[in-house]
Amino acid sequence: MTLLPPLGNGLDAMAITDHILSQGQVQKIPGGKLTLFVRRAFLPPALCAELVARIDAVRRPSTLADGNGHAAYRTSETGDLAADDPVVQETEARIAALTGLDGVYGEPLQGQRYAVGQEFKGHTDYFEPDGLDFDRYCGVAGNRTWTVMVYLNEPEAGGATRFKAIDKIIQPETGKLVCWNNRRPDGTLNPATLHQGMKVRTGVKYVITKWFRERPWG
Ligand SMILES: O=C(O)CCC(=O)C(=O)O
Ligand SMILES: [Fe+2]
Repeated sequence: MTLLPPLGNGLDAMAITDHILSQGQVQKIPGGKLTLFVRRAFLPPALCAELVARIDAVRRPSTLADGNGHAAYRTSETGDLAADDPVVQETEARIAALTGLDGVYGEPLQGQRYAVGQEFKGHTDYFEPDGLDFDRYCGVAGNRTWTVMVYLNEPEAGGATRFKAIDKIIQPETGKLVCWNNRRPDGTLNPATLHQGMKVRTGVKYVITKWFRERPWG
């Protein structure tokens, strides 16, 4: 892994795309509608297990609306991971090194746990600019730019992530990273990033998610 300085907030999409592709072992998902990458075995299994334990320690039902009216859409449990935890810092450093996205623009690393029957219905990760509460969620740091997600385990059945617009289904695998630009190359919000976390059928599913913003988070 090459350690290069962070490149920014992701609005310069080509800089981030070039950086990710320069890291090797990354697959760019074909199709012009959105910029989506997969990197298998990104996190080692031991680090994934440490993160699972952290998620279990902080998780709570994610029943609150998140600004896009997602209340009933997300039935998993969720929780922010502690930024001063060395395991979290190691994970953040690896994400920065792979993507070139600067942690200054990142929301706190978040964990999700899905039990059998739980899901995250179709949604985009960016906030609708004309939506209720847009200012509350985006007033300080701006809207989301890139999403980085890592599966921490493999449920026995179900739990894939589906991108409907490009007819792509990504199966959970321990340590597999998925990341995408929530915008088109010109910076406008991209509805083709619509995706869902499909229902877990057997077992349990753990993921971490890191969202980046236009302006510094904290
Ligand atoms: O769990 C998944 O597969 C998708 C999660 C997701 O879309 C999100 O947390 O925004
Ligand atoms: Fe999402």
